[in-house]
Amino acid sequence: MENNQNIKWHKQSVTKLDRQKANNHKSFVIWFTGLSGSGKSTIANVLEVELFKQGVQTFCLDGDNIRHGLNENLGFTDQDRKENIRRIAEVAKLFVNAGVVVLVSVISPFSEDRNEARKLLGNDEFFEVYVKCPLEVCEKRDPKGLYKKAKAGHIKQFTGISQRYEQPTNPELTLDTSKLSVNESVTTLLSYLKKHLERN
Ligand SMILES: Nc1ncnc2c1ncn2[C@@H]1O[C@H](COP(=O)(O)OS(=O)(=O)O)[C@@H](OP(=O)(O)O)[C@H]1O
Ligand SMILES: Nc1ncnc2c1ncn2[C@@H]1O[C@H](COP(=O)(O)OP(=O)(O)O)[C@@H](O)[C@H]1O
Repeated sequence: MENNQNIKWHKQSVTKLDRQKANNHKSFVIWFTGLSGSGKSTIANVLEVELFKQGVQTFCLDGDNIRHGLNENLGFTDQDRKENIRRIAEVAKLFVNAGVVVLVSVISPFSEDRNEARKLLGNDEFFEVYVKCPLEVCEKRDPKGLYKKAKAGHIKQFTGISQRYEQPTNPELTLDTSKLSVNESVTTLLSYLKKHLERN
């Protein structure tokens, strides 16, 4: 793009490593993907409380919340979901550069978009967590009444009902929330993250 030719990257004196050193832990993204109602936000929220208690600098980027502001102009077509994920990945990267552990909870139904996010962050700073839950269980939970509306035809392109969800093939972690309690999922995550938080 013509504009990009006139834009120069400014190197900043305080680096990501400086910030990680000050925080005494590494920074990275934990990317929760799964169907609506699978438990992404619930688990991310409890995990954040536990990390916060340990003195870890954290921030949650939740799809629903970000669609109230930064992404309020996006809907649920394939193209809009792609742009939603692209922006969230870019924001997550800024937080990682700021030394923060970022908990992203977004359906992110398409493998290609999740892989783009992974590429942007790099394998050392992107941990994909598949919050697995059978559609029937999500429908039964239906915490926001959205499945009921979608099945009645009132919401178009609803993930799992009228739009596809592509399961992750190689996630760092899979949490089956039809089998694990919220606390069990959080304990699994905390033990996985322990070594990743440590600075060399
Ligand atoms: N058509 C359709 N499909 C799926 N979800 C829908 C839809 N319309 C609204 N909602 C609500 O929006 C939340 C999903 O937003 P995301 O940003 O996570 O979606 S995506 O990653 O771009 O696919 C999702 O939040 P969660 O239930 O927390 O997953 C829903 O509350
Ligand atoms: N084992 C479990 N793990 C996570 N959530 C559970 C579990 N059992 C029941 N739930 C409930 O399922 C719902 C999941 O909703 P939410 O966290 O908003 O999902 P998502 O963010 O994936 O849409 C919540 O009401 C939560 O209390």
